[in-house]
Amino acid sequence: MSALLEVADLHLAFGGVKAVDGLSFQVHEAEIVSVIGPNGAGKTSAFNCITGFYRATSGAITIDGTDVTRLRPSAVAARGVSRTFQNVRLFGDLPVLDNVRAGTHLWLRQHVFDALLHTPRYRRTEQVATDEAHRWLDFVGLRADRTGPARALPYGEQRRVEIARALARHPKLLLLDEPAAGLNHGEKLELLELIRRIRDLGIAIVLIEHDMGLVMEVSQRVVVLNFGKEIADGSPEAVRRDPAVIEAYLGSDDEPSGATGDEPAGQTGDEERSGATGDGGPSGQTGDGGPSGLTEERTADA
Ligand SMILES: Nc1ncnc2c1ncn2[C@@H]1O[C@H](COP(=O)(O)OP(=O)(O)OP(=O)(O)O)[C@@H](O)[C@H]1O
Repeated sequence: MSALLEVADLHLAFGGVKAVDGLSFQVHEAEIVSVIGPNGAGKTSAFNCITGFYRATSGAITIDGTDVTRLRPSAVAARGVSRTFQNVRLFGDLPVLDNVRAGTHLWLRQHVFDALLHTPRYRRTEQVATDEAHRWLDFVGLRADRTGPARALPYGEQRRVEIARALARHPKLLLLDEPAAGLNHGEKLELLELIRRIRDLGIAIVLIEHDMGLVMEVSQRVVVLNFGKEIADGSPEAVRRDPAVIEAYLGSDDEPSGATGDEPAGQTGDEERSGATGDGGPSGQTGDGGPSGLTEERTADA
């Protein structure tokens, strides 16, 4: 089966800093692949290249066989790629529902003429957008009021809205950048289940995540970066026992001590770090992914 996403020998340099240094991996339809690595390993930079926010220095990115390496974010999105951000980016003053309705505009075409005259076609299209938004908010399990401003929602609910908006674009590929950051244990379990339900829709998912309990539980494959270089690509079990991965985590300041030698970094008993599953897998670093790092830009106007 040909790959949905193919990243081939991707390089991205900021002056002398090689943020991404020869990354290659593939993602197939309905596959869940995690990209992990210590802080500064190049994970978000790779996401930014794939989604057109950064222009790769060299290498190629293809979606369904189409080269998107030099495309702008809107053109990449139009080819079926949606993403969420490390720091939630919603239109904070807009109602929750409108934030998700905005996601439908990628495929639901409106004509200025119809909008100006409020034609029946315009009203029908608006209704489709509203129905879609409700559908996706139901899908992600939003409990909060949908009519109030997005910024009034608790953080965990804002994350759900962001995922709902990404899904409202009808993506083939969804990139989630640290979706578990700042969530409590119960919310992480719900996220785990949500990620699987998204995959069951046939959508491929690439996940950047520091919570190793979640990563090990949900991923079919794990790609590991360190200083921009890919040091492993394999099953969760293979990766957690890979000496290069263990070395990378042990050598970084990210991980708490407690690595035992057969895991990149062992659990410390800190419940917040134990991830969605608490399976004792390698520990997620908390750093800026922990609850305390979430507050800065809870709702930024995109
Ligand atoms: N816009 C930028 N300008 C200059 N350097 C950058 C920029 N973005 C990232 N970098 C550098 O590129 C490297 C990779 O950063 P990146 O944010 O991609 O890592 P990451 O693995 O996502 O880290 P984290 O887990 O902390 O989010 C780092 O050295 C970082 O300082």
